[in-house]
This record gives sequence, structure tokens and C-alpha cells, in this order.
Amino acid sequence: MSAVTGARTLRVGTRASRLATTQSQHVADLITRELGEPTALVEVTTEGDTNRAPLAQIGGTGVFVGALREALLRGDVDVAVHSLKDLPTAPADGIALAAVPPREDPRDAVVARDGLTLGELPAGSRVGTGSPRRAAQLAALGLGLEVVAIRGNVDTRLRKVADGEVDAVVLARAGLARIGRVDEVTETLDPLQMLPAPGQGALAIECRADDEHLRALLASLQDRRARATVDAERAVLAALEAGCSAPVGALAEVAEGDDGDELWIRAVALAADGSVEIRRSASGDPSDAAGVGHRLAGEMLADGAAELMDNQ
Ligand SMILES: NCc1[nH]cc(CCC(=O)O)c1CC(=O)O
Repeated sequence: MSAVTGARTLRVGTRASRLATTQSQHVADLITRELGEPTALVEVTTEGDTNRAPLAQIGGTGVFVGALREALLRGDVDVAVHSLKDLPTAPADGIALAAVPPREDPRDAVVARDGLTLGELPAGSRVGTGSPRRAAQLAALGLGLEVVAIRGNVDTRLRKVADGEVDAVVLARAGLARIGRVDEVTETLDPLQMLPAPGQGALAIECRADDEHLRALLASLQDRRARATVDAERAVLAALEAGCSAPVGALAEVAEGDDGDELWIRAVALAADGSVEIRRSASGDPSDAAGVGHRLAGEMLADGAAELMDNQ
């Protein structure tokens, strides 16, 4: 039981990487500060951490999520923290998305040798990414860059630039900020050039669906606008029936208007080589965020988005 009903330390499950433990500690601190509950981090090893095969072969980024959810369902931990963009769009049995806290900068960032921007890198430069979405958008820029497939945690990927294995890498700015390395960013990419992954920069706080007391408690950590943006972005992904590693980017914002808040969303689906893209935007009521995303995806499908992605 929690401190409200009796003293219990809330066990917060986390992956062991530096990014994951930093994010999880951030949420644990929020729980303690905002809700007055004592917390402790519990590390859970996932297949994505131990198996170096390409993610697509071992089940996509969902492999990072599955082990944490199993630990929740077994009762080994009470709360699980994920990068929201790593969550599969399908709901998981017995698991509740209790809250989305305030979101970090969702944009992608470049870390290049010698402080260069993408446009300053000479044609033929090697740019590392493991993401089909980033690879396709890099190709679509038409800069003649060579995309090199890389994997590994954020520190590993940055080391490949320092070692000269690649000239640059593209990463989530939020991840760099969270581990204290955002000063190494040489360019933050405008979403006009590189639309981020749905949910990028946001965290997901999950608990067991039947843990109603805890659900109600955690709900107060939610940032309503952040939740609306990620709901809209993930609805696009779900409606396109695209997985988390599909070449799909989406970014929503909630703008304050005279008649209340308005939600804006833009999205892109690309051929793997960036040679064709379908780009659309829409707006609507933030209380209908998923509906706005769903309708946007419908227009993209009418434009041929499914055929584009079938050709992967
Ligand atoms: N795919 C791995 C992953 N999952 C979440 C982040 C960064 C943090 C975030 O996007 O919220 C990263 C690293 C990256 O894409 O550079």
C-alpha cells in the first residue's frame, strides 16, 4: 500500500541503460515530490539490451517494453517507465498508461564531427542511424549523404562519431538532454526536414490496470497537453498499421487560441529510400486527439501511404 493508505515503497521498474535509469529516476523523483510517496528503482533486463541483433529481427522496440510489463504483471514492480515512442500502439492486457508527464523537446538532433550541420557535411559523408524513419528522411533531403546502420545506446552511438567510424549521428534531442550531453548537439533539425517519431521526447508511466488506487494517484502527474499530442501522433501510427520502426514521422502541438486550445498535427510516411513521401497536416479539438490523428492517417492512406510502406 502507498503512503496514503499505509507505508509502502513504490518500486519503479527500469531498463538498465543510462537513458532509462535517468528517465525512471526523474519519474521516481516526481512521484516522491508531487505525491509524497517513497520510491526505489528496480532494474529489469530486456532482450533489447542483451541481444545485439537488429531490432527488427528480435521484435522491434517492443522488446524493450515487454520485460518491464511482465515485471509489472508479476508484481515485481509497481510502476514502469518507458520512452513513449518505444511503446507498441496496441494496448497491453492488464496494463494501464497511467500518465504522460510534461514532454521534452521532441525534435531530432545531429551530432557531427567538427561542429558541422547536415548541410555542411560534404556529399558522401557517413551518417549513422538505426531508424528507418531517420534514414528515409535523411535520403529525402537530397544531400548525397550515406546512411550507415548503427545500433547501441546513446553513448555508444556518440562514440562512433568521436572514433571517426561515422561523420555524424542523428538522435533524439530529448535523450541527449536527459543524459546531460545536449551540449554535443551540432544541429537541432527543423521538423520541416525531419519529423520526429510519434511520442518522441515523452515518457509513459504505466501500472497494473487493476491497481486503481495507484492509477488515480499517478494520474495527477499527467500533462494534459502532452497526452493529447502523443495520443494524436500514436493514432496516426496505429491507423497506418505501421510499427514503431516504420518510416513514419508525426508531430502534434497544442496551441492556445481565443476559443480554447487547438491541436495541430503533421505527419509523413516515406518509402524506405526516401524517394517518395506523403505529407499531410490536420487540426482539431485536443479532447478528440486520437480522432484527429486517425482522420489524418485516413487521408494519408487515401493518398497511397499503405502501398508506399508495403514496398519496404
Ligand atoms: N529508440 C531508442 C530511444 N528511445 C527513446 C529515445 C530517446 C528519448 C525519447 O525519444 O524520448 C531513444 C534514443 C534515440 O532515439 O535517440
